[in-house]
Amino acid sequence: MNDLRLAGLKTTRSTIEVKGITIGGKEIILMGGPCAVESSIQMSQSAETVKQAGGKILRGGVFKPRTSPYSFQGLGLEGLNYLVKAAKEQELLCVTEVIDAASLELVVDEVDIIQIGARNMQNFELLKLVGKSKTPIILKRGLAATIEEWLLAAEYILEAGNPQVILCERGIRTFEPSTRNTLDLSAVGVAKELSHLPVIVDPSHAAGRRDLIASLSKAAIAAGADGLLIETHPNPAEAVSDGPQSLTPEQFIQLAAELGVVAESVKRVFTFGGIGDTLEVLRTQIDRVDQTIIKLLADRMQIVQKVGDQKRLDRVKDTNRQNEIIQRLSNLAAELQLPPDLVKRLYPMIFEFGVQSQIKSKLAQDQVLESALYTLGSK
Ligand SMILES: O=C(O)C(=O)C[C@]1(C(=O)O)C=C[C@@H](O)C=C1
Repeated sequence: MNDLRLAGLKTTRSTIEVKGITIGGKEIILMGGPCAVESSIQMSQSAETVKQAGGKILRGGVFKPRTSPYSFQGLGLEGLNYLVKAAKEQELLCVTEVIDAASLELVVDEVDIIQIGARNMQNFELLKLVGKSKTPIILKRGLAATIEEWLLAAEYILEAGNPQVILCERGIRTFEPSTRNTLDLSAVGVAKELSHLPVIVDPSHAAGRRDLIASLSKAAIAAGADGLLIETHPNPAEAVSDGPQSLTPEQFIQLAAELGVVAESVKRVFTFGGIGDTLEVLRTQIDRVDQTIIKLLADRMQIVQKVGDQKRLDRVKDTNRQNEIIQRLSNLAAELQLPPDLVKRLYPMIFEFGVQSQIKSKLAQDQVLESALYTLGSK
């Protein structure tokens, strides 16, 4: 792909910095909100949900390119005001889609990120126009666009002078009718192999049904996505568009509560819970940390068992090694503002269980050996 002069892979990956938020860094950025802005109260409630979940960016369409001319076309400027106001109330950033020069002019100074929708991915004049703005652009992959076409569309924006492009995989049209589109998760990896631009995933438009959103979101993070764009509505049953694929506020918050562990598993970070450090939110965070502690202790114990296999039964306990570990970890604890005494009291217990399990396993091995010898002797 010789023509990816600006979008092609560079030695370093690009990050997009918007008002203190980094897209494409270690942190997974959650964006959420309704498909279409419908009212002030709907947007305030959506913003509250996004914030409670730990989301950073509020979405909401005010100019809607709809498949049917008879479908709701968006509230325009009135909707834009609701979106901007709701985002401000919760200290979120906001993103909306533009469809032409007129809508771009209306939103460009109001929102933090501009979206180019799937249907406009190859609207080259529009790409050149947003390329002249200084606002970051989310560029959705076209319904039937190859990854190369998608990256070349990004190239148009970059070439016009705007370096801040975020690619968004949102499902492509296949022969499969069970979902609205087919989420192409391999596109995340391929796009990242070919380009330095951040890649986010919109599972809502891909699936078209809310029951798949949680698993697809987690899979997207595992596949390397830098962020998620997920639809949520205060009352999906009454949404004017995309109700079936919108999560309820509770589902959105629940999903966000589960994203941290997935992010951690691929060496990324997602922090659940923005405001309202309620007892419930804080306890969910503690539960997650505790789960990690126990899993790590189980990993440690397995290694200790292997070490035990290499030692003689009378050499299992190694006080020098224990003291060395305690000293090193006490220093680390002090650096991390944890009382070193915690290490000094906790670790002897951890060692004790390790030593016991090593002894147990050695005795069990001896017994197996003894009975094998006995059987041999009795033959
Ligand atoms: O390093 C070893 O020799 C181990 O068996 C591991 C370990 C530990 O838990 O870290 C366990 C028992 C020893 O007393 C010292 C350390």
